[in-house]
Amino acid sequence: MIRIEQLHKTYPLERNAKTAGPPVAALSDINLHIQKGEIFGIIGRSGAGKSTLIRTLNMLERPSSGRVLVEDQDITALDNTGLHKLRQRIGMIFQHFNLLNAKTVAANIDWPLKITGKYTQQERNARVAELLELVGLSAQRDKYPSQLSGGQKQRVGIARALANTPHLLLCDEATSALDPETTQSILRLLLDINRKLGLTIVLITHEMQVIRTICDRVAVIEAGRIVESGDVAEVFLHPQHAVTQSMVAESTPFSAEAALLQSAASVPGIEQLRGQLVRLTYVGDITYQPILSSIAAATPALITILQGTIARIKDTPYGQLLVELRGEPEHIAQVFSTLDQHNIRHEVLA
Ligand SMILES: Nc1ncnc2c1ncn2[C@@H]1O[C@H](COP(=O)(O)OP(=O)(O)OP(=O)(O)O)[C@@H](O)[C@H]1O
Repeated sequence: MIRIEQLHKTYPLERNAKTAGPPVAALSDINLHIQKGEIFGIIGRSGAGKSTLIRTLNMLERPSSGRVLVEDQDITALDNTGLHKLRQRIGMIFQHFNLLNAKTVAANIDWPLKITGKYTQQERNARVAELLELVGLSAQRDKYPSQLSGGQKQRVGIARALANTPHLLLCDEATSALDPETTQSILRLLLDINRKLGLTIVLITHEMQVIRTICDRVAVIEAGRIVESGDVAEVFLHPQHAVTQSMVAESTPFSAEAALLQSAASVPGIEQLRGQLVRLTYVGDITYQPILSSIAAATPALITILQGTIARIKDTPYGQLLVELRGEPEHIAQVFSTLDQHNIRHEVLA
C-alpha cells in the first residue's frame, strides 16, 4: 500500500527562528512498508519527526530526497493536479479537528463531496446521512462545532475524512486532545472502520496505549530515524531500543511489565533466591494453556512464580512471568527444552 524509500527531510531554518539558523534534519533515511488493510502506528517523543513523516504521505510536506509510493504510484513526482487527485484517495484527521466553525456538522461532512463537483445534491445528502450514521452523529447533523464535545468533533473529522471513500486514512495525534474514555471510543470507531471498510490507517502518536489498543504494527521514531519496528506485541514485549524501553516502562497499564522488564534487582526478595531467575514470555493462544503445570508434572525442577501478568495487545493475548527455577542442571535443561517446544521465550536474568 505504502512504500517509503530512503526518505530525508531537512528544514532549511530552525522553526520560529527570526534569523537563519542551522538546517534541521527532521527525517533521515526512513524506509517503511505499510500493508493494505493494516493499522500502522508511528510513535516517538516530541520533536522526533512524527508529524513531518505522516505529512509526507499526502505530500503536505515535500521530502528533500527519497520516494513515497502509495499504491505503487510515486507521489513525490506528482504535479498539482496529481496531488489533488491523490488527496481524494487519502483522508486525514487532526489533533485539533480543523472543522469549519461556521458550518453545521452535515455541511462540514458535505464539504469535501461538494468541492469535487462530481455528485448531485441528492447523492451528497445520501452520502452525508450514511457517514453520520457510521460515526454515530445522526442526531447532531444540524449542530455547529461549538455545540459539540471533543469526541463528537473528532467523529465529524472522521466522517469528513471518509467522505470521498479514501483508501488510506492518516491520523495526526487524533486522540491527544481527548480524555481517556473519549480516546477509547474514538479508537474503537477507527478499529471498526478499519474492519468494516478494510481501510488502511496510519497514525502518529506519543501514547503507547493508542498503539497497543489498535495498531497491528508499529515503528518507533527518534531524532528523525526509525529505531525499531515490527508487530506491536513483539515490539512491546521485547523493546530493543532505549527509547522504546522507556516509553513502554512509562505507559501506566504496562507498569507490571515494566517491572518485569527491569533488572533482576527490582524483584522483591531477590537476595533470598537460590535458583535461577527466569523471565518467560508467551504470545497467542498458548497464554491460556496449562504449560507450567505440565512442566511441573514432568520434571522434578521446582518452579516458583514471583511476578506475572496476562493481558492483551489489540486482539493478541500474552503472558509474562518471572519465575525462580531450582533443581539439577539436567532438570532445568528439560524445563527449557519444553518451553522451547511450546515457543515460550525464556531469558535467564540471574
Ligand atoms: N517548518 C519547520 N521548519 C523548521 N523546522 C521544523 C519545521 N517543522 C518541524 N521542524 C523541526 O523538525 C523536527 C521534527 O518535527 P516534527 O513536528 O515532525 O516532530 P513531532 O515528532 O511531530 O513532534 P511533536 O510531537 O512535538 O509534534 C523538530 O526538530 C522540529 O523543530
